[in-house]
Amino acid sequence: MSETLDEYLGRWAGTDPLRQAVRATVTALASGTAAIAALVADGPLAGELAASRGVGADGWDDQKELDVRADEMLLGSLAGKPVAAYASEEAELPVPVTPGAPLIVAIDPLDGSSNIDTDVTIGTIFSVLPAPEGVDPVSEAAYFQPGRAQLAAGYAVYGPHTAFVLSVGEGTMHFVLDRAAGTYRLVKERVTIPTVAREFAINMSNHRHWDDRLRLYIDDLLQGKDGPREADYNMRWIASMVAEAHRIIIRGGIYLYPADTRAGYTQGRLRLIYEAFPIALLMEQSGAAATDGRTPILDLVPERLHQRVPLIFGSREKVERVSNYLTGPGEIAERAPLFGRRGLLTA
Ligand SMILES: O=P(O)(O)OC[C@H]1O[C@](O)(COP(=O)(O)O)[C@@H](O)[C@@H]1O
Ligand SMILES: [Mg+2]
Ligand SMILES: [Mg+2]
Repeated sequence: MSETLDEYLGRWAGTDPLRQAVRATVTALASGTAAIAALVADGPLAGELAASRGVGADGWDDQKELDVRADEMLLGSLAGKPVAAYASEEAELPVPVTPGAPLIVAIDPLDGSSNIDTDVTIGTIFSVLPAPEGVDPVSEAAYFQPGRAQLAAGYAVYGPHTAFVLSVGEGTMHFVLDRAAGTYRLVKERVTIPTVAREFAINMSNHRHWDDRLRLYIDDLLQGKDGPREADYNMRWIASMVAEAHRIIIRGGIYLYPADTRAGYTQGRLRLIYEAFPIALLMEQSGAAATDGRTPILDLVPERLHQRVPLIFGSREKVERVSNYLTGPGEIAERAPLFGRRGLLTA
């Protein structure tokens, strides 16, 4: 039998007190996700998990029963752990957990809420940060740290099996839930994201709302072998970012949720602190990349707890190519005149 998550982190932490705090926090969150996995697997037998509970913390997204229950379960899993504050997509402000503790946690308890009732993969995304010195840890300002300050980040995906992917800043590890034992087991110690993959994920229905340069990049992909990329691409859109991230962790590719002109989307859709930061750490620690189109996500410093950000992540050279399109002249200048401004969908 392969090593459990706790055994692995025990070996990593040794006698270092901060690492032991990270270990205790991550294993607690992992047990919370194992409980959510069981609930998700019961589906409608567990009640009306997709029933609406009103609007979420930023007064915009519909909040579902499972969003609320997952949030309660994860907060509950941290009781008595070395975590001073817990911030969630589901609550406007952070809440206290263990006063004086060295860590703070930010979480998207349930990513892909629109898929709950359709039995499509959903997940949980989390970020563990140090409690900053000289700032009230139970405040929004405690979370205004760059993504590189994260001590640990990861996600669970509730798919046909439940996977748990984690980085503590030394590579990315892939665990799978052993349901009989109720624990996660290591299946891959060093994830390396393939650099070559001909798959992209974007919500194509927003095509007309994008920036021209982004649209040009996608239109070039759509032209396949006949266009400037000279290769055919396949498209995926699960509408659970965490499931797209997992596919990219396993076999490469690129995910884009850009800003667009719709009201409420001018800064993108995904949240910086508890969606983009943790996924960006996992990408970089697997040899891939994550940007907002210009700046590496991990270099950004948040100004609001529920701040949104345009998010592009995946195989490094693909992410760099998008940045060239967006910031030009690079990629665009290099394109043969033949391909001018005639995308398939804009011809
Ligand atoms: O419905 P859209 O606009 O395609 O958005 C899908 C995106 O929204 C999200 O579901 C947002 O996350 P939540 O479900 O946590 O709100 C992403 O996971 C996903 O990629
Ligand atoms: Mg989400
Ligand atoms: Mg969510």
